[in-house]
Amino acid sequence: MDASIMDGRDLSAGAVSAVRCIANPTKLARLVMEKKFAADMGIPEIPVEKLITERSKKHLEKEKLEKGAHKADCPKNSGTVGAVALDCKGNLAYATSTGGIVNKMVGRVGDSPCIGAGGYADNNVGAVSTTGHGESILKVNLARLALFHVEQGKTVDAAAELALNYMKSKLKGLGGLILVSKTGDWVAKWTSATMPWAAVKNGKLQAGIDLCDTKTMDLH
Ligand SMILES: NC(=O)C[C@H](N)C(=O)O
Repeated sequence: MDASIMDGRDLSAGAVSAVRCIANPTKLARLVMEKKFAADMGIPEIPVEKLITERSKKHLEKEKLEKGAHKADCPKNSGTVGAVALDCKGNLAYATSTGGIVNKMVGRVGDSPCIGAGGYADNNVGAVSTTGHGESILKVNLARLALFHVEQGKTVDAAAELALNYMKSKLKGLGGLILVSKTGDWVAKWTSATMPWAAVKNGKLQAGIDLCDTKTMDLH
């Protein structure tokens, strides 16, 4: 598993890659950011079997039969989890963790532990977490690219679209991202088939899988 995390206050960051038997790789990435280490900090390890579901076993078998060892530009969702946050003091952060792509080469390190690709946070601009085809995300530095467009004055919606479309047109790479700007504007956008997402702002929860089926709930 791979994971990375970043604090927008001072751009401090931590990442781990190819870790095994870790239930919450984002916590481990945070300890790296804070220069502490897993064993000393009592990060729990779990048997590898606990991280393997029947569904993912079947998925892997199917991929092996259908595609051989290498799958191109649109990974099926393999448990990538991303979060971005803006607090009341204007601090921004992101975290991304993933099991990678299904049927990946042993030892492959994807985009998720790479700052700028799997995510980015800067209090002066915004925070982004990405998902999708890691090799493409790394080549275009997707998270930083989306924030670059925000810096250039684009809306969060336009910035996300420009960054994702660039990756698609240049590399045929598909994916998605969540972005929150320093002013609290947010967007969830994807070029892959679906991307389950949720957002909370001013006590209102919105969530969906496709844009057309967004659900809204009042948290008060
Ligand atoms: N579904 C994903 O987000 C996979 C991840 N970006 C990787 O390529 O490792």
